[in-house]
This record gives sequence, structure tokens and C-alpha cells, in this order.
Amino acid sequence: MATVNPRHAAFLILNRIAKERSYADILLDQELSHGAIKGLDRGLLTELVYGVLRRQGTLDHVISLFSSVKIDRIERSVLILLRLGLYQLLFLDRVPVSAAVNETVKLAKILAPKAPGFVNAVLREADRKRDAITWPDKAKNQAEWMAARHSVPQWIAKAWLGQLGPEEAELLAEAMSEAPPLTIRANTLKNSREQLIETLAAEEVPARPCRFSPLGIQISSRTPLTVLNSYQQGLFTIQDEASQLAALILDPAPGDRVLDVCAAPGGKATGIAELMGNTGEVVACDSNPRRLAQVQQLAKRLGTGIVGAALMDAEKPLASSLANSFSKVLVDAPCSGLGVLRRNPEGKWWKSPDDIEALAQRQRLILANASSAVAPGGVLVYATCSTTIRENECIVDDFLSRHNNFVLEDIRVFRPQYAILCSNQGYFRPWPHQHGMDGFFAARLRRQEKL
Ligand SMILES: C[S@@+](CC[C@H](N)C(=O)[O-])C[C@H]1O[C@@H](n2cnc3c(N)ncnc32)[C@H](O)[C@@H]1O
Repeated sequence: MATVNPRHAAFLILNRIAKERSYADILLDQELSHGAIKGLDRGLLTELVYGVLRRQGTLDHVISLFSSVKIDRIERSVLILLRLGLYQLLFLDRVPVSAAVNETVKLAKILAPKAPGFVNAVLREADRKRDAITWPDKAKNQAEWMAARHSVPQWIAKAWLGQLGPEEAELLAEAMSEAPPLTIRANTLKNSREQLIETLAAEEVPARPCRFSPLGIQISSRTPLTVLNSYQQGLFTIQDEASQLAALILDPAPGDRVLDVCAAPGGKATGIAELMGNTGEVVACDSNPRRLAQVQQLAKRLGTGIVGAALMDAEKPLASSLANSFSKVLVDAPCSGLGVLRRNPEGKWWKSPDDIEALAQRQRLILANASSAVAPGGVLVYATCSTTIRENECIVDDFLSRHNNFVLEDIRVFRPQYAILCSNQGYFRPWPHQHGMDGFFAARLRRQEKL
């Protein structure tokens, strides 16, 4: 039965995420769509679920300081209740301390009947001693400090420290534990960015143009966008600025034949079709039929009729009918998502270095198979929303060492206006803490005419 209590609903969602590795966005959509939770409580529920997942490392550090039981011996439901209560105590100014503690203890009476006293004791102690919370010694072990202070697993902290150095890695970890910006892409088949900003203003949604993407708009309120008329009419889609720029880096033109080998849910495929003025063809493939249906729904709402969805496993050699026949091919590969942890924070608690290795093997295969579809002189863009070198630079280096008919194009030369978003090897490599967009990677490769 649906609960009307947002804290109870947050508990149920966090419990399922921990137990079944479900996704926060899917569970939240389900919970909010049946309408039992109303008004401001809907915002509180979303805040609690994402906030606890984003700050879980910090919350667990504080729990371990004030709990008489070692954290790995605390039963899962009790630990989730403690995280929920502590998140409200430490991060939500608008929730009074008494409500944060009492509401959590009330829930414990229902959900963990042996533990209300323990929950009450840990939360009250954390509140009393909040100014005396201690952290690991940053000078001795910065990864351990980042794990506690900025809620990033140590193996990820170590990777970022190696890539960026201590100051930048800390800023990145901090940015990754914050809520991400809400960014949309104007559908230029139906309106210009300026017209859309005016339409949104009439719908009382404050909006301003993005800095880099000529199609991008940042929304500065937390208004639910999907209920707006402008959304339902397909005047825009929700998409981060980095993903918008990936389509611009592919640079599709009207009349092109484009293959998007990992296309679902269709954000980039529809963006490509919009850039093509809905003239030409976009073949949007994916191996997941459920996600492929989302491509069709999105294309319908946006009116991008040239997008055709097709089921395909790009880890297998592509059908010979696709060979050498596309002027542009996009590989937006399945990846660890370490660049979008602030959007999908549950991911950071499940992933491990072994996953990165397994993903790299798949990415290598997908890129090699997709390259067979590129026509002579055509362009192949390889993209991920991961920060790791293993899933990005290493994949492209390996590809180029085995395919001497492709060359790397420097994105700083091709699109000088994005030069500050690029690495000094000419890859597109924006970072949340520097550029306000998702951590992303894109390489632009060209098939030579003759080889
Ligand atoms: C990063 S997402 C793509 C996002 C999409 N390009 C967009 O902009 O909306 C990666 C996609 O790769 C798909 N995928 C995973 N393995 C695949 C495979 N072997 N062949 C084709 N698609 C695959 C996943 O189902 C997922 O939809």
C-alpha cells in the first residue's frame, strides 16, 4: 500500500536500492506517479533519496563516530534509518532537529521495532556533538579524507587524485556530491532557444542560456518540467550541456546518414536529428528493447521523424548491409558513469575497479564493430560519461593502433569555441567542478578516403 509519509517512502526506496540495486530515478518516478505523496512532500522525498545517496560516505563516517555498534554490524534497515535522520540533521536547514530525530524514531518503531532507542541515541549524540565531528587526516591519506568528507569511494578518489592532483580532485569530489544543474535542449525543429526562454518565462520557469551549447538552457528552479505544456508539445528535452555538445562534435548535416550504435533513451539521436533539420536518416540502435522503446517515445514527442529505432548488439560484428554506408557514426558507449555520479549517485556504491576493466573490453569491441559502418571520409565519434582514462583515452589509443585507416581530429581545431573544454590531446573532456557540466569524454575520428 502506498504511504503518504515522504520519509517512509524514502526509506522504502533506499532499502530497495540497497537490496536489489534498483535505480533511484525509476523508483522515484514510480512512487511520485501514483500520487499518494503530495505538494511539498514530493520535493522532500526526492531530496531525501538523492541527498542520502550523494552523502552516504559522509553519513556513514559520522554514524561510525557516534554508534556503539560497529557500522558493518548495523542491520541494513537500521543503517538506512540512521542515514535518513542524520541527513536531515546535517544537511537540511529547513527541517528542525526535533522533527529530524522524532520522525526517524517514529519510523523505527514501525520498520525496526528493536532499534528505536539505538536510533534515538545515535541521532541525539550526533546532534549534540556536531561541532566536534572529526575527519581522517587529509595530509596522511587524502583518499580516505575525500571518502569521508565528500562521499566518494576511496578507489574513485585515488583515480581522481592520480588524474587531477590533490586540489582539483578535491574540487571534483565536492562538485560530485552536490545536486547537478537542470539543463534542457531547445528543439530547433519547433522553436529557437530565445523563443523557448520566453515561453518558459510565461510558464513561470526562470531560465537562462547555457555558456557553451547554443541549444542549451539552464533552469534555475526545481519546477517539475514534464508537466509543462512546452514539454508536452516537444519544445525541449532534458539533457546535460556536455551531451548536447557531443552531438555538435559529431556535426551532422541535413541529408546525412547517421548511425547511433548505443542510442537509448535517445537524447543524442534526437539531438542529431534536430541538427539535421529532420532531413536525412538517423538509425538509432540499442541492445535493450525496453530502452529502445524510449527512443521511439522521445522521437515522437520531439517530432524527429527521421529517427528509426533498431535492436542491435554492437558487441557482435555489424550486419554487412551497414558496412561503409554512414557519413557519421556515434558510439555513446555503456560506461561506468563516473562522470555523472551526482545524477546517479547510487552507482558509486556498487561499482568497483573490476567493472571498469569489464566495461573497457566491451567498449573496445563496440568501437571496432561500429567503425565498419563508417563510409570513406566519414566521421566516428566515441563518447562516454566516464572520467576514467581506461574507458576513454586507452580505448581510442588501442583503436587507432589497430585501424590505420582512421585518424584523430583535434576538437580544439575543429571547434575552437570548445577548446577550454578539451584536454591537450584534443579530446573533449569537460569537468563538473570546472565547467558546470557532466564529466564527459568524446574523441572525433575520421576515416581516411583512400585506405
Ligand atoms: C550511455 S547509454 C546511451 C545514451 C544515449 N546515447 C542517449 O544519449 O540517450 C549506453 C547505451 O548502450 C546500450 N548498450 C549496452 N550494450 C550494448 C550493446 N552491446 N550494443 C548496443 N547497445 C548497447 C545500453 O542499453 C544503453 O542504452
